Amino acid sequence: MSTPYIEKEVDGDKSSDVVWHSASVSHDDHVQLNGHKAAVLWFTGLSGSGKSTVANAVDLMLHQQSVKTYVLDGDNVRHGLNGDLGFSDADRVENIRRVSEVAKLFADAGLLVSTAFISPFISDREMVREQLPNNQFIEVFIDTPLDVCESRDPKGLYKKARAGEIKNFTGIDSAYEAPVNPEVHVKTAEKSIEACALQVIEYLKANNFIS
Ligand SMILES: Nc1ncnc2c1ncn2[C@@H]1O[C@H](COP(=O)(O)OS(=O)(=O)O)[C@@H](OP(=O)(O)O)[C@H]1O
Ligand SMILES: Nc1ncnc2c1ncn2[C@@H]1O[C@H](COP(=O)(O)OP(=O)(O)O)[C@@H](O)[C@H]1O
Repeated sequence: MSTPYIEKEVDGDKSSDVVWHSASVSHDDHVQLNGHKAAVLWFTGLSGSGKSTVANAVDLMLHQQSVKTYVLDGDNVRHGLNGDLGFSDADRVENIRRVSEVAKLFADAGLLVSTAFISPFISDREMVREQLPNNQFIEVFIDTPLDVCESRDPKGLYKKARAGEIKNFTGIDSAYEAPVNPEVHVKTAEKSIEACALQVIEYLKANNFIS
Protein backbone atom coordinates (compact mmCIF):
# COMPACT_ATOMS: atom_id res chain seq x y z
CA MET A 1 0.00 0.00 0.00
CA SER A 2 1.60 3.26 -1.05
CA THR A 3 1.29 6.54 0.78
CA PRO A 4 0.78 9.70 -1.25
CA TYR A 5 4.10 11.55 -1.28
CA ILE A 6 2.94 14.68 -3.03
CA GLU A 7 -0.32 16.07 -1.79
CA LYS A 8 -2.80 17.60 -4.16
CA GLU A 9 -2.65 21.37 -4.26
CA VAL A 10 -5.85 23.09 -5.27
CA ASP A 11 -5.00 25.96 -7.60
CA GLY A 12 -8.05 28.19 -7.71
CA ASP A 13 -10.92 27.05 -9.91
CA LYS A 14 -8.80 25.59 -12.72
CA SER A 15 -7.90 22.36 -10.94
CA SER A 16 -10.67 22.11 -8.38
CA ASP A 17 -12.17 19.04 -10.12
CA VAL A 18 -8.85 17.21 -10.39
CA VAL A 19 -8.41 14.43 -7.86
CA TRP A 20 -4.98 13.24 -6.72
CA HIS A 21 -4.21 9.69 -7.90
CA SER A 22 -1.91 7.70 -5.62
CA ALA A 23 0.90 5.81 -7.32
CA SER A 24 1.20 2.03 -6.96
CA VAL A 25 4.95 2.36 -6.43
CA SER A 26 5.59 4.78 -3.57
CA HIS A 27 8.46 7.14 -2.89
CA ASP A 28 9.69 4.76 -0.20
CA ASP A 29 9.60 1.89 -2.71
CA HIS A 30 11.82 3.92 -5.09
CA VAL A 31 14.24 4.79 -2.28
CA GLN A 32 14.46 1.18 -1.15
CA LEU A 33 15.22 -0.02 -4.68
CA ASN A 34 17.82 2.70 -5.25
CA GLY A 35 19.62 2.11 -1.95
CA HIS A 36 20.06 5.80 -1.19
CA LYS A 37 17.91 8.72 -0.09
CA ALA A 38 16.42 11.28 -2.45
CA ALA A 39 17.17 14.99 -2.27
CA VAL A 40 17.38 18.21 -4.22
CA LEU A 41 20.79 19.86 -4.28
CA TRP A 42 19.80 23.43 -5.04
CA PHE A 43 22.84 25.26 -6.45
CA THR A 44 22.43 29.05 -6.39
CA GLY A 45 24.83 31.81 -7.33
CA LEU A 46 25.69 34.47 -9.87
CA SER A 47 26.13 33.76 -13.56
CA GLY A 48 29.62 32.35 -14.01
CA SER A 49 29.94 31.49 -10.32
CA GLY A 50 30.31 27.79 -11.13
CA LYS A 51 26.85 26.33 -10.49
CA SER A 52 26.81 24.15 -13.63
CA THR A 53 30.46 23.17 -13.31
CA VAL A 54 30.24 22.07 -9.68
CA ALA A 55 26.76 20.51 -10.09
CA ASN A 56 28.01 18.39 -12.98
CA ALA A 57 31.19 17.42 -11.13
CA VAL A 58 29.06 16.31 -8.16
CA ASP A 59 26.70 14.48 -10.51
CA LEU A 60 29.57 12.56 -12.11
CA MET A 61 31.00 11.56 -8.71
CA LEU A 62 27.58 10.34 -7.58
CA HIS A 63 26.93 8.51 -10.84
CA GLN A 64 30.25 6.71 -10.51
CA GLN A 65 29.04 5.50 -7.10
CA SER A 66 25.85 4.13 -8.72
CA VAL A 67 23.67 6.86 -7.21
CA LYS A 68 20.60 7.66 -9.35
CA THR A 69 20.89 11.32 -10.34
CA TYR A 70 19.79 14.02 -12.73
CA VAL A 71 20.87 17.63 -13.36
CA LEU A 72 18.37 20.37 -14.16
CA ASP A 73 20.28 23.35 -15.55
CA GLY A 74 18.91 26.84 -16.17
CA ASP A 75 20.44 27.17 -19.61
CA ASN A 76 18.88 23.85 -20.70
CA VAL A 77 15.45 24.17 -19.07
CA ARG A 78 15.07 27.64 -20.58
CA HIS A 79 15.37 26.04 -24.04
CA GLY A 80 12.28 23.89 -23.46
CA LEU A 81 9.90 23.94 -20.51
CA ASN A 82 10.67 27.56 -19.66
CA GLY A 83 11.41 28.82 -23.15
CA ASP A 84 8.60 31.36 -22.84
CA LEU A 85 10.24 33.12 -19.88
CA GLY A 86 12.68 36.04 -19.83
CA PHE A 87 14.58 37.73 -17.01
CA SER A 88 12.11 40.15 -15.43
CA ASP A 89 11.63 39.51 -11.70
CA ALA A 90 8.21 37.97 -12.43
CA ASP A 91 9.61 35.60 -15.06
CA ARG A 92 12.42 34.51 -12.75
CA VAL A 93 9.85 33.73 -10.03
CA GLU A 94 7.81 31.64 -12.50
CA ASN A 95 11.00 29.95 -13.73
CA ILE A 96 11.86 28.80 -10.23
CA ARG A 97 8.27 27.79 -9.45
CA ARG A 98 8.18 25.44 -12.45
CA VAL A 99 11.67 24.06 -11.79
CA SER A 100 10.68 23.46 -8.19
CA GLU A 101 7.73 21.33 -9.34
CA VAL A 102 9.95 19.33 -11.68
CA ALA A 103 12.62 18.84 -9.01
CA LYS A 104 9.94 17.63 -6.62
CA LEU A 105 8.87 14.97 -9.13
CA PHE A 106 12.46 13.80 -9.62
CA ALA A 107 12.92 13.57 -5.85
CA ASP A 108 9.63 11.69 -5.61
CA ALA A 109 11.08 9.19 -8.10
CA GLY A 110 13.93 8.66 -5.62
CA LEU A 111 16.66 10.56 -7.44
CA LEU A 112 19.33 12.84 -6.11
CA VAL A 113 18.61 15.80 -8.34
CA SER A 114 20.89 18.80 -8.76
CA THR A 115 19.50 22.11 -9.98
CA ALA A 116 21.69 24.92 -11.30
CA PHE A 117 19.70 28.15 -11.45
CA ILE A 118 20.73 31.63 -10.39
CA SER A 119 17.47 31.65 -8.35
CA PRO A 120 18.22 35.16 -7.08
CA PHE A 121 15.41 35.58 -4.55
CA ILE A 122 15.44 34.17 -1.01
CA SER A 123 11.63 33.88 -0.96
CA ASP A 124 11.62 31.58 -4.01
CA ARG A 125 14.35 29.34 -2.62
CA GLU A 126 12.46 29.11 0.68
CA MET A 127 9.30 28.22 -1.28
CA VAL A 128 11.19 25.28 -2.80
CA ARG A 129 12.46 24.24 0.63
CA GLU A 130 8.97 24.27 2.09
CA GLN A 131 7.40 22.16 -0.62
CA LEU A 132 9.95 19.36 -0.28
CA PRO A 133 9.41 16.83 2.52
CA ASN A 134 11.81 15.60 5.19
CA ASN A 135 14.70 18.05 4.84
CA GLN A 136 15.24 17.07 1.21
CA PHE A 137 16.14 20.63 0.17
CA ILE A 138 19.89 21.19 0.31
CA GLU A 139 20.87 24.75 -0.53
CA VAL A 140 24.34 24.92 -2.06
CA PHE A 141 25.59 28.49 -2.23
CA ILE A 142 28.14 28.83 -5.01
CA ASP A 143 29.73 31.90 -3.52
CA THR A 144 31.96 33.58 -6.07
CA PRO A 145 32.63 37.34 -5.97
CA LEU A 146 31.12 39.33 -8.83
CA ASP A 147 34.54 40.47 -10.04
CA VAL A 148 35.69 36.84 -10.33
CA CYS A 149 32.52 35.86 -12.22
CA GLU A 150 33.01 38.82 -14.48
CA SER A 151 36.64 37.98 -15.18
CA ARG A 152 35.61 34.38 -16.04
CA ASP A 153 32.68 35.55 -18.20
CA PRO A 154 32.39 32.08 -19.83
CA LYS A 155 29.60 33.17 -22.17
CA GLY A 156 30.61 36.80 -22.71
CA LEU A 157 27.37 37.93 -21.06
CA TYR A 158 28.93 40.31 -18.50
CA LYS A 159 30.66 42.13 -21.33
CA LYS A 160 27.34 42.53 -23.10
CA ALA A 161 25.59 43.57 -19.87
CA ARG A 162 28.25 46.24 -19.16
CA ALA A 163 27.83 47.48 -22.73
CA GLY A 164 24.06 47.78 -22.15
CA GLU A 165 23.28 45.09 -24.71
CA ILE A 166 21.61 42.86 -22.07
CA LYS A 167 19.20 44.40 -19.56
CA ASN A 168 18.30 43.03 -16.10
CA PHE A 169 21.54 41.10 -15.77
CA THR A 170 22.03 39.56 -12.33
CA GLY A 171 24.66 41.39 -10.29
CA ILE A 172 24.73 44.33 -12.71
CA ASP A 173 21.20 45.74 -12.89
CA SER A 174 19.18 42.92 -11.34
CA ALA A 175 19.32 41.76 -7.71
CA TYR A 176 20.94 38.67 -6.22
CA GLU A 177 19.98 37.85 -2.61
CA ALA A 178 22.69 35.63 -1.13
CA PRO A 179 21.66 32.70 1.10
CA VAL A 180 21.82 33.49 4.81
CA ASN A 181 22.34 29.97 6.16
CA PRO A 182 22.98 27.54 3.29
CA GLU A 183 23.51 23.84 3.98
CA VAL A 184 26.72 23.97 1.91
CA HIS A 185 28.78 27.13 1.34
CA VAL A 186 31.23 26.71 -1.55
CA LYS A 187 33.86 29.35 -2.33
CA THR A 188 35.03 28.55 -5.85
CA ALA A 189 37.63 31.31 -5.97
CA GLU A 190 39.53 29.56 -3.18
CA LYS A 191 39.67 25.92 -4.33
CA SER A 192 39.59 23.59 -7.30
CA ILE A 193 36.46 22.33 -9.02
CA GLU A 194 37.12 18.85 -7.61
CA ALA A 195 37.52 20.20 -4.05
CA CYS A 196 34.26 22.15 -4.42
CA ALA A 197 32.43 19.02 -5.59
CA LEU A 198 33.91 16.94 -2.77
CA GLN A 199 32.61 19.48 -0.26
CA VAL A 200 29.07 18.70 -1.47
CA ILE A 201 29.72 14.94 -1.45
CA GLU A 202 30.98 15.18 2.15
CA TYR A 203 27.76 16.92 3.16
CA LEU A 204 25.70 14.11 1.59
CA LYS A 205 27.74 11.48 3.41
CA ALA A 206 27.72 13.28 6.75
CA ASN A 207 23.94 13.55 6.57
CA ASN A 208 23.39 9.95 5.45
CA PHE A 209 21.97 10.72 2.02
CA ILE A 210 24.58 8.39 0.53
CA SER A 211 27.02 5.92 2.09
N1 LIG B 1 19.58 39.00 -17.79
C1 LIG B 1 20.14 37.86 -17.43
N2 LIG B 1 20.47 37.64 -16.12
C2 LIG B 1 21.03 36.48 -15.76
N3 LIG B 1 21.30 35.46 -16.61
C3 LIG B 1 20.99 35.63 -17.92
C4 LIG B 1 20.41 36.83 -18.38
N4 LIG B 1 20.22 36.71 -19.71
C5 LIG B 1 20.65 35.49 -20.08
N5 LIG B 1 21.12 34.84 -19.00
C6 LIG B 1 21.57 33.43 -19.04
O1 LIG B 1 20.54 32.69 -18.40
C7 LIG B 1 21.07 31.91 -17.35
C8 LIG B 1 20.32 32.12 -16.04
O2 LIG B 1 19.10 31.46 -16.10
P1 LIG B 1 18.41 31.01 -14.75
O3 LIG B 1 17.18 30.26 -15.16
O4 LIG B 1 19.38 30.31 -13.89
O5 LIG B 1 18.01 32.41 -14.09
S1 LIG B 1 17.02 32.69 -12.88
O6 LIG B 1 17.19 31.64 -11.87
O7 LIG B 1 15.65 32.68 -13.41
O8 LIG B 1 17.37 34.03 -12.38
C9 LIG B 1 22.50 32.36 -17.13
O9 LIG B 1 23.19 31.14 -16.99
P2 LIG B 1 24.35 30.92 -15.92
O10 LIG B 1 25.47 31.76 -16.42
O11 LIG B 1 24.63 29.45 -16.04
O12 LIG B 1 23.87 31.31 -14.57
C10 LIG B 1 22.87 33.13 -18.36
O13 LIG B 1 23.59 32.30 -19.25
N1 LIG C 1 36.57 26.11 -8.43
C1 LIG C 1 35.77 26.29 -9.47
N2 LIG C 1 34.50 25.85 -9.41
C2 LIG C 1 33.64 26.05 -10.45
N3 LIG C 1 33.98 26.65 -11.62
C3 LIG C 1 35.24 27.11 -11.73
C4 LIG C 1 36.17 26.96 -10.66
N4 LIG C 1 37.33 27.50 -11.05
C5 LIG C 1 37.14 27.97 -12.30
N5 LIG C 1 35.88 27.73 -12.74
C6 LIG C 1 35.35 28.09 -14.05
O1 LIG C 1 34.30 29.04 -13.89
C7 LIG C 1 33.33 28.88 -14.91
C8 LIG C 1 31.98 28.69 -14.27
O2 LIG C 1 31.00 28.59 -15.28
P1 LIG C 1 29.60 27.88 -15.04
O3 LIG C 1 29.79 26.59 -14.32
O4 LIG C 1 28.89 27.85 -16.36
O5 LIG C 1 28.90 28.90 -14.04
P2 LIG C 1 27.33 29.13 -13.81
O6 LIG C 1 26.63 27.84 -14.11
O7 LIG C 1 27.22 29.54 -12.38
O8 LIG C 1 26.96 30.22 -14.75
C9 LIG C 1 33.75 27.68 -15.75
O9 LIG C 1 34.43 28.14 -16.90
C10 LIG C 1 34.69 26.93 -14.81
O10 LIG C 1 35.67 26.17 -15.48
